[in-house]
Amino acid sequence: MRRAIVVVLDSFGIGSAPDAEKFGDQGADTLGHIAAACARGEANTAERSGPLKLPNMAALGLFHAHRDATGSVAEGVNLPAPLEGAYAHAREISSGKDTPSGHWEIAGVPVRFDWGYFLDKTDSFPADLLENIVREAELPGVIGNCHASGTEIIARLGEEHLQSGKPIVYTSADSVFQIAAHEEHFGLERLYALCETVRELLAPYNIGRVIARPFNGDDSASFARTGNRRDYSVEPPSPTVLQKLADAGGEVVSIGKIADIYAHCGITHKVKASGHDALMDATLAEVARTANESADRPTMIMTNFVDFDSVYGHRRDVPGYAAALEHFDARLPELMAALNDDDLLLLTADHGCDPSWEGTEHTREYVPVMVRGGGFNPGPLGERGTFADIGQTLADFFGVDAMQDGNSFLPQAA
Ligand SMILES: O=P(O)(O)O[C@H]1O[C@H](CO)[C@@H](O)[C@H]1O
Ligand SMILES: [Mn+2]
Ligand SMILES: [Mn+2]
Repeated sequence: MRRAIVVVLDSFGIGSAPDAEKFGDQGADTLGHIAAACARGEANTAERSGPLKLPNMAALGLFHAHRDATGSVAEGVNLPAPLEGAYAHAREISSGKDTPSGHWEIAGVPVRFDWGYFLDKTDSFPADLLENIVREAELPGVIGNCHASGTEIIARLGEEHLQSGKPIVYTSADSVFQIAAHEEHFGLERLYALCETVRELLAPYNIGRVIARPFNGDDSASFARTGNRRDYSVEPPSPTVLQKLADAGGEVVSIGKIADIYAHCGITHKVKASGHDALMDATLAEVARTANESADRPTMIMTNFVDFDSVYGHRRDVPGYAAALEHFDARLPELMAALNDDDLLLLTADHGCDPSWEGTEHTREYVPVMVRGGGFNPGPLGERGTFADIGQTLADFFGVDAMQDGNSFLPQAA
């Protein structure tokens, strides 16, 4: 059985992309700026201190890939030798720097069309759209209607939401319509139903995602988002490598928000988990389960580690991001130990979100590609011109029809 484990470290960029200027992101470097802050003693907390310690990803070529993407070795880092993984830096050709674009391109389907965006910072949504939502969902109204950071807006408007019963609607530089509502007062199922209604009403606007952002707590000091976030994505424009593998009878396992991001297309088994430890535990459990139950089926397990992005990147929390990386890295040996030599382990990211950058948005960056097992020898795989090289490599590995985009970097003899 051929088996690939694809791990997406959400927002783990390794240096600004050649087209970063277009996004106002020239100079952004998620990994480099975290490493620099750590090396300078600016990311010391009760949880962590000193230079950034990622020995396991370093051995897979993380810092080599970062050096190749930026032209210099990250501050406070010694490049390890010998390496245990094959590595590359990959650039994105999709028009946006959002999560679905990044993931779909990883799966071999770049997004060449332009998403719709709500560009106005205030009064962001068209009045007739909001009127239709209020009428269809029988709401007392909506509040927010602006660009916002999701934690800031529940602190600012959460109490008004509780008093009025009006959900909070907001957007960002991404193609999103986000809805925050209190899990108990408004109701979680009611929030999900509202998101489905909005998804339908957004059909003319070409918006990538509606996102349910449930929170709990009693007042603005205690409001906190829960793990019950749900994304309602449109479907990828053509079959991804996940769909090709599922159509060929393979097992495609989604862990975390993967299924939501691919609009549930090409997924044969879904596991929900919230928080990085739970996501790693679920990944280990699926590695064990598929070794037994799916031993005769080609299998792909794909996990998204979202907290890098939503808890640390967007919140511009450098020490928090550093600690989360170190924690992930410390658990990586558990995953590697659970795999056979034939299993292909691939680590990558979907975009950047430099926690030292201005604003709260994603950053247009190269992402790392780190590969171990599956016939790969340690060493460089060179610059990859599109994330779709990953999808093409997976298609090659599984022997399904080639993708339209991307060049496989699977070793010839593998
Ligand atoms: O500020 P929060 O609610 O975390 O929102 C962020 O998460 C969204 C989806 O990734 C992005 O569009 C960004 O705005
Ligand atoms: Mn993302
Ligand atoms: Mn994000």
